[in-house]
Amino acid sequence: MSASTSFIAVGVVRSPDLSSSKLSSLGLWGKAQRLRHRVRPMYVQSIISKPDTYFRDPDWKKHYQEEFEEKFDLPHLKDVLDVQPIPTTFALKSRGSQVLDGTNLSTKRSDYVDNDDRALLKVIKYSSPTSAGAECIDPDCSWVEQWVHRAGPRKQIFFDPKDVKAAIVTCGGLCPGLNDVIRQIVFTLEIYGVGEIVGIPFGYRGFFDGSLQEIPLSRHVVQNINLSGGSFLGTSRGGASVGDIVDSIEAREIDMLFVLGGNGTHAGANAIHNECRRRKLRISVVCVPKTIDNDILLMDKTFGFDTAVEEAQRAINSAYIEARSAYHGVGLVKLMGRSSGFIAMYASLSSGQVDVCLIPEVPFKLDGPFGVLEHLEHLIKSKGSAVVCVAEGAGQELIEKPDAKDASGNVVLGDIGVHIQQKIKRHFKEVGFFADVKYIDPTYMIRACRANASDAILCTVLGQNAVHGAFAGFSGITVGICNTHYVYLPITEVIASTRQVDPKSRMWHRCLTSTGQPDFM
Ligand SMILES: Nc1ncnc2c1ncn2[C@@H]1O[C@H](COP(=O)(O)OP(=O)(O)O)[C@@H](O)[C@H]1O
Ligand SMILES: O=P(O)(O)OC[C@H]1O[C@](O)(COP(=O)(O)O)[C@@H](O)[C@@H]1O
Ligand SMILES: [Mg+2]
Repeated sequence: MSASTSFIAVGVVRSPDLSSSKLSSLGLWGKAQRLRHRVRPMYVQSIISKPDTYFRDPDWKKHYQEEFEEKFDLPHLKDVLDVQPIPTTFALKSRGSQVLDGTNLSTKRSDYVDNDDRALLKVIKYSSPTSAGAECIDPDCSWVEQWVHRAGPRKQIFFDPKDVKAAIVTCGGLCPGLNDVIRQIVFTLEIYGVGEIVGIPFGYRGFFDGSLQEIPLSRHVVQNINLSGGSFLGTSRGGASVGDIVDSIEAREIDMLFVLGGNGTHAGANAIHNECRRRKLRISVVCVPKTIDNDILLMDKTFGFDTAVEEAQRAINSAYIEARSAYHGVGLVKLMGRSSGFIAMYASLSSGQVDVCLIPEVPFKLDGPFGVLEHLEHLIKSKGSAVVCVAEGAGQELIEKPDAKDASGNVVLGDIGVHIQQKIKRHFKEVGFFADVKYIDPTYMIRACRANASDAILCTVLGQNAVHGAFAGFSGITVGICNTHYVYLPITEVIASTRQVDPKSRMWHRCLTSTGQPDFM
């Protein structure tokens, strides 16, 4: 990689002497607003084509910041519609002392989130580009502040709750916590005063399959759905054209659409949001990221991931017990992770029993010197048994893939777990050394379960914030947790690419330290 490309990282750049209030007074937030509909500024082109010239400009940080502000600015109904806010109906005070017009405030703090509140996206100041895990924008790895919008209830709202029909839809694969999020969205909508809440059954399919009926939702209906896993509304992959979905949304007179799903679902939700804008519809589309693969950009983690890791390490523990108790035992566990190895890496770390962790982001070879099989031979000879954890997307170049896609267009992967199992058996037979291979594939067991305590809390906050975001008039946004703070992000930014394990990251190095595995190349 050339020096010119290695410093082009994502992020806002803000001069260290500019606090957010100063920025506000300098009108930079406003400038970002004005930039929203303009073409990409020239300096964005020049940072890629002429980085030396770009960074010599004493104002480069200011320019860069303007670009970041523009990118992370939240799309709002008022961008395209003439909508006026009203005082919120969401009461933070105890019943009977609601403050709706701001005149009865007993303290200066309003307990509502201000639209200019921000949270920092990155919190480490790297002293040089060679620091572990450094993400630098310029060759000096300057400290730059990257601010994103804080989530939460606003004092003013853009929908009258008594006129609102809200809908919830869950798409893609299952994930622990879906029901917790649905439940909190319903609770929060009711607290605002929304009377008409429906669930769209079986993902985007529910918008166009005439045989599927809307599911009326209320606190009473969803009260206990968090006690079981899966989705109370059902889910699916694949679907109709965006135009057909928006036709259906219009026909149903939906004002707020809450979409729970992963990368594909977010792409769909963003397309729905754009089509609503094009048609000048007063509809808010707000997502809650759902993926146990944890492959959504910019967030600390997505809900359900913790639970999946907890379940996955149970499978690893079983593989370890089997391997340890067998003569020359090899325990092999295949975990989910289409293109990101987060579950395999975290489950390996949490179990502490894995000798070899294989993920899609890190190439490896099975055969020959320095291959996985040779290492397994060494492990059995030296300690009597071994445990391997492989992510389903790992080593796809080593096997034949079915030339197929699922209903959503995701590539159907070859089965790396079965392949490694067969390779281990064949290898040990060939070298005339006994090995007893126990293969565990807990794929669906790690996601078809209810959320654990920490995921349940995350789901609660994300679900509530999704509703606050819709009432605040945002559309085309998603909710997330960044550095332990809850934020709103434009959908476009979180689906710019798939989040993957960085093989140069501290976390992957910690995993290698824990397993003791060498490079298999
Ligand atoms: N690029 C896209 N544009 C519009 N809709 C999409 C896109 N990718 C996927 N979808 C739709 O989103 C839904 C879920 O997608 P999928 O990839 O299966 O799961 P996930 O959202 O978990 O990634 C499906 O109904 C699919 O048709
Ligand atoms: O068999 P299904 O339902 O298609 O799900 C399998 C897939 O679900 C995943 O866990 C994640 O899928 P999502 O993006 O839908 O959350 C992948 O790792 C896995 O390939
Ligand atoms: Mg996906």
